[in-house]
Amino acid sequence: MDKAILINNVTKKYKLYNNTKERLLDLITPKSYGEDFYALSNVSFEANKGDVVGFVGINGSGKSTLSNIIAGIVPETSGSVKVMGQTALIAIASGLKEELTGRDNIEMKCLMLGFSKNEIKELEPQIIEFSELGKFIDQPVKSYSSGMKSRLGFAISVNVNPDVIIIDEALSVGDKAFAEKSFEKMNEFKKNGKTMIFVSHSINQMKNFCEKILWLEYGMVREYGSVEEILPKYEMFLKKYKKMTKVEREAYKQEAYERQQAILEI
Ligand SMILES: Nc1ncnc2c1ncn2[C@@H]1O[C@H](COP(=O)(O)OP(=O)(O)OP(=O)(O)O)[C@@H](O)[C@H]1O
Repeated sequence: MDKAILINNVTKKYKLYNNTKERLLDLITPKSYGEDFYALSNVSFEANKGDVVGFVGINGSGKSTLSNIIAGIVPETSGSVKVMGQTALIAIASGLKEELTGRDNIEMKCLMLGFSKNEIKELEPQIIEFSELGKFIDQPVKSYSSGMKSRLGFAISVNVNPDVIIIDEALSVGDKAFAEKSFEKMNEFKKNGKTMIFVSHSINQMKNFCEKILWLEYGMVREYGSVEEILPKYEMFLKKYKKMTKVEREAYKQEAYERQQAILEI
């Protein structure tokens, strides 16, 4: 099987500051201020070409951080990340320039992906049509609603024919009709053997669309395997988690952070 994504021991460390003064002082004397926070700790997983992998996990478990690292938007602190081919990330805030119009954003993104001016001219009408933005395509993106931004991001990404497509919650803000159209396009990609990563809190979408599930918990891999194996376990966990009191959730988190510390010390 050809590998499409190889993630080996990836860690992402952020610094958390108590106030702006600390943040500024840390720029002058690095390492003196702020507390280390690990959004990802030694995450490893592989996906084959054509796999459709869903990332699940409660809020803050590291799904977007890992998606952004795979897309090359956020650098990893340590570990190795290999992605074969061109990646397209579709997220609610996926690098659109707010001051530029929708049309200028299309051009900019396509240029960044290496398309020539002539190729962009050919692609542009189909991107605009897919986005259904009408006259708004010539308005600055800052005037768009989050659903409109998501439409534009989606329309660009799916029409530039990437090898690896990452969809991070982008379908949660659009309307139902656009989401359905987007799913059709994603199914077409699936049939054509594209590798896809799908981040969503909707268990049904995961069930219908993904083949494998990566379950993240406080920045660590809890489980990775087939949808049939992992999703029922995750659903059971969610039921239990929802019933936990605030104190129980805090204790659960604390226990996870202790495990994280142990992993990081190895
Ligand atoms: N730039 C940053 N600086 C500090 N901490 C960050 C930064 N970006 C993300 N984090 C933290 O990293 C952790 C993982 O965040 P991430 O957005 O990857 O989680 P998620 O699983 O996608 O969450 P959600 O389901 O809420 O979208 C969170 O605790 C978040 O606060």
